[in-house]
Amino acid sequence: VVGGDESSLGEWPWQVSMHLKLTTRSEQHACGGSIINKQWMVTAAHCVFHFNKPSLWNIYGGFVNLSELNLTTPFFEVEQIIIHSLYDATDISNDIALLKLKRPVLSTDNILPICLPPKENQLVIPDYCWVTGWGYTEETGNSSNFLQKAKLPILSTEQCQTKYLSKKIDNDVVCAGYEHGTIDACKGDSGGPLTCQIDKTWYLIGITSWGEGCARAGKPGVYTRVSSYIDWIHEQIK
Ligand SMILES: COC(=O)Nc1ccc2c(c1)CCCCCCC[C@H](NC(=O)/C=C/c1cc(Cl)ccc1-n1cnnn1)c1nc-2c(Cl)[nH]1
Repeated sequence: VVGGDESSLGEWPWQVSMHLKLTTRSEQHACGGSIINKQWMVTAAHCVFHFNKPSLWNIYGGFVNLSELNLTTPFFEVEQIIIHSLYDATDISNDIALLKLKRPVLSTDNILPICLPPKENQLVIPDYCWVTGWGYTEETGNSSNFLQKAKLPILSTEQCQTKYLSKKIDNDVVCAGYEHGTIDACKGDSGGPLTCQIDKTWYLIGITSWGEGCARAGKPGVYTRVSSYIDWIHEQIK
């Protein structure tokens, strides 16, 4: 996240870090994700498309400081990876995937699921929502050790289409960002949540997907609109 602030433990208890095992003894944060119930989490399809073997991933939750993780830190193992069958890497459409965890997650103060929104737009999305992640804090920077958070204005589909004239911006995505840029998701945040508080309840409204650069003026972040995939999600996690 560019232009964000440090989060405190328990502020975003659904946020997980997905570590990719590069060798038997080394792994690295690659993507964010969100816990949606005891056995399932949601992330971006592009995170797992080329790495779709469950044993490649270690999932860490319930922490904010990446540097405190070590090879003795407990993690969740992945049993199954379900990539949306219509995911298209060329236009990054249907950028959503579900990961089934091998064992149910024990909820603690720092590990709790995020609510899924109802299908289509039954919820009025507020003007501002929050993006969180351990991604780059500058476009050409590096990952943050501390989980970052940033509040971003939500754009209409029409507004967002005017910012990406060469792309197809439809109702399956939701865009967020200021006209002047400055604050945005960035490399390493993808797969993580865009969450909105509606009537005291937090909902997973978006999944961090793509953008043109990070925090550039007139180039908002593009997030998979979770409410467009609610039927698909419920079908998979039944
Ligand atoms: C310490 O460990 C690390 O630093 N790890 C580590 C750290 C970073 C990365 C990896 C590992 C590779 C993940 C590969 C799969 C994922 C590949 C794509 C992914 N994209 C994003 O996360 C966000 C995109 C994004 C999203 C919005 Cl909403 C707006 C602007 C965006 N950006 C536009 N330009 N940059 N961002 C990415 N993630 C990384 C890169 Cl490098 N690119």
